[in-house]
Amino acid sequence: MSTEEFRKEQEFITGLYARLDDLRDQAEAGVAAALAAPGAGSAQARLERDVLVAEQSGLLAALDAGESGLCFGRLVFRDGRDHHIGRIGIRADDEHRTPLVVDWRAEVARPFYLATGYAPMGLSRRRHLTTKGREVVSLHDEVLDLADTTRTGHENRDADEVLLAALDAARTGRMHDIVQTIQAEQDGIIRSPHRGVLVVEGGPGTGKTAVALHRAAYLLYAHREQLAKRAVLIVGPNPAFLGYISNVLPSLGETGVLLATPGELFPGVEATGTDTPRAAAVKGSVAMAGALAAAVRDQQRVPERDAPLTVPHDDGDLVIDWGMALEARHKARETRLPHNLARPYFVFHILDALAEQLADRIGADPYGGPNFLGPDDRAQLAKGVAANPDVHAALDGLWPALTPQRFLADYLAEPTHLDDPADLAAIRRPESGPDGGSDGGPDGDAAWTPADVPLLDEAAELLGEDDSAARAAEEAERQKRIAYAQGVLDVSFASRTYEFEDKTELDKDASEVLSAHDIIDAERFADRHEEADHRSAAERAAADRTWAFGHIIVDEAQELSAMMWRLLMRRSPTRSMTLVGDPAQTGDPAGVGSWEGILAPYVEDRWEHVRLGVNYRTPAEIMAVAAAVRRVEDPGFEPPSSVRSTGVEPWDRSVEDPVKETADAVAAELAAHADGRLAVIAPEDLHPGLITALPGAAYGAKPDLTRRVVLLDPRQAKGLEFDTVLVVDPEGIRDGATHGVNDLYVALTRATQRLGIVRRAD
Ligand SMILES: Nc1ncnc2c1ncn2[C@@H]1O[C@H](COP(=O)(O)OP(=O)(O)OP(=O)(O)O)[C@@H](O)[C@H]1O
Repeated sequence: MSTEEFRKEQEFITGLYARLDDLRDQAEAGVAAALAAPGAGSAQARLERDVLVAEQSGLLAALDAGESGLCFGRLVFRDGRDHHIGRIGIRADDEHRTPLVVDWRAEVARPFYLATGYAPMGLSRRRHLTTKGREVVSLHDEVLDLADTTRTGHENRDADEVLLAALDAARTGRMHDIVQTIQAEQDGIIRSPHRGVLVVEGGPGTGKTAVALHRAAYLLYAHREQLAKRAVLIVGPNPAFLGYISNVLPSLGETGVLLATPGELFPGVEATGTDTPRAAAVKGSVAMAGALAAAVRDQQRVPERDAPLTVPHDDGDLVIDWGMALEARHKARETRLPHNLARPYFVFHILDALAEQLADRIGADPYGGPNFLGPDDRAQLAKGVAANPDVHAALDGLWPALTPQRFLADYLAEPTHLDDPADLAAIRRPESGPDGGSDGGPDGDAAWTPADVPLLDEAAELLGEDDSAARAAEEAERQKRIAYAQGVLDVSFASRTYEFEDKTELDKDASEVLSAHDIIDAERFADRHEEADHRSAAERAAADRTWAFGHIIVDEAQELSAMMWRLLMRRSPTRSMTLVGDPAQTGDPAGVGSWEGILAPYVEDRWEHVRLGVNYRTPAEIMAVAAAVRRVEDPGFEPPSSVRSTGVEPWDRSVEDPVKETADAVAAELAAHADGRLAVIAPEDLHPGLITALPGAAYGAKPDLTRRVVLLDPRQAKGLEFDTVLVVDPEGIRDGATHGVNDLYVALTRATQRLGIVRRAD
């Protein structure tokens, strides 16, 4: 081993970190200076300050990301070019701003992932450089140019050594990035230029999640400007999973991403309830779109033919009859606007007709001559009608203004418009409180569920937001700001006059200089003030139901229902999406079976499909057990091939007391292995016993995955991985749900090292 080579590399890395420290100091000083700047008086100064702070903070986040594993590779080209490759790009502080380390996403870094002995892509040598903190701990060189006879002493005998070391490492409960070891098939997907829908399919452990996250990082790099404005949304199956992946993008220096579960995609609603599998399936089916549309139309009523509505009025009773209401409804529907936005048309038509009715009655000439009332009288009558609260109460009854929450709570209390009465019964729930709950979600058992979220979104589309009240409030706010801005300008004008009074001859020209007052009126000044919303795009997107994302990544995409796809497609008008999943792992009863089924309604056949075929997580010994479970139903089933085998066979015991056996096995594992994480995956009915038997284990809706032992139900285990997994009562998992075999397959494929199975003996 050449220590000289090591020394040189260490020298380079030390210099690189020194540069990183400089840049970080500069960025921190930039933020501090910007925050301390006396910007409070002027809107423009404040704006500039906020932009600067945001920029420098983003830079700081990227620089912080560089702290660990800043540089991990080096490419030596035959033509003499020599580049270090890193997590972020860093330039020297010289005249040419020479790149010290090249961002892994840059085109020039690509041979690091793709070059082979057959296709060296101009490389003479590729080096993997492993660091711990700021110290170089190992070098692995691959010679790609057979004519190159120089040897460094670090030539790698096993080209996969770095990859295997990463795969063998003890898990921490948080997913790590894979920039150092991205494989060629993965690189192609990460950098795919496809602009529309890209479907990435692959069995367990093939790196789908890793690839999706690195693709997000790549897209943010390649299309920074556009995506910084529109943000990237990553949808993952549950909060534990989002926690598990949450460090990956920040470790790559990217923070402009919104992570959300499907249940979090309707701002203002927290979906904490659960549905029965049948209810989730019905709520997720596309038939719900038609049912809700029909239910909204049901809210546009007319009186019975023989039972007109009579509304008391000072100038005599008013009558809303079938014909009048029918015509008004026709006119309103003709606008093709959503319910709440069409409502004013209905209201105006009825008010008009009622005023007419009154005028005909009051002004009628008993001798058959023309009506006595002139235009002013009629206007007066119309005003009276419009001001009558009883008229408005009647209109509310016929065409109520509705919030999505109110509408859906009412609909689910008495569901309609589905063909199968059993479906209607499955989704019916106890009636909500009078206001549909404070966040719209009724309390207790009837809280909103994740399956309700796309229904709320559908309802919001059908109803449209009648934001006239909000707009009026906003306008009043704006007027206040204008008044305030006028005050500010007046003060500045007054002080200008005062200053200019003392000007010397030399300064006389200064009075010609434009002041703020000359170029900006109070209104514009106030508006500019208002624009100062410097939340990141991701933050704004999280609060805005109608946000159109620049790119959407959906993990475990096979789980989403048809209704959820409708919601997501509304958030992605450009259809720029990456969908990753594995139909063989579908657990949700509402999950859509095939990619064609999901996508045809939105993009027909204009989508690309790629596969990943190598399992990086699960050793061959464990995969054989998992595959056997699937082969019972599907004898031809072929799992992805495991990249490694460990020689450790899974164990399998049938016992009288599975809880005790599990507790003993957990204790034995912890005693045998000082590092890593262990998961017990068991059906929910065993959880109370296991919680007592496993003190210290994390459990619940958002278990802390960084704890040594975690207790999960099979659905929660989706997407996660652990060094050791104990699957308890596999038959209970298999028989306990609609897609129980898939759930069991998921559970059995979570281990990176060891698997134990505890069965009930009976
Ligand atoms: N190129 C790679 N280098 C190092 N580790 C990798 C690589 N590709 C995948 N892995 C690791 O393999 C494991 C499985 O990856 P990931 O979770 O992305 O797979 P998946 O296809 O999403 O799995 P599942 O569908 O079972 O949830 C992770 O620990 C990931 O870091």
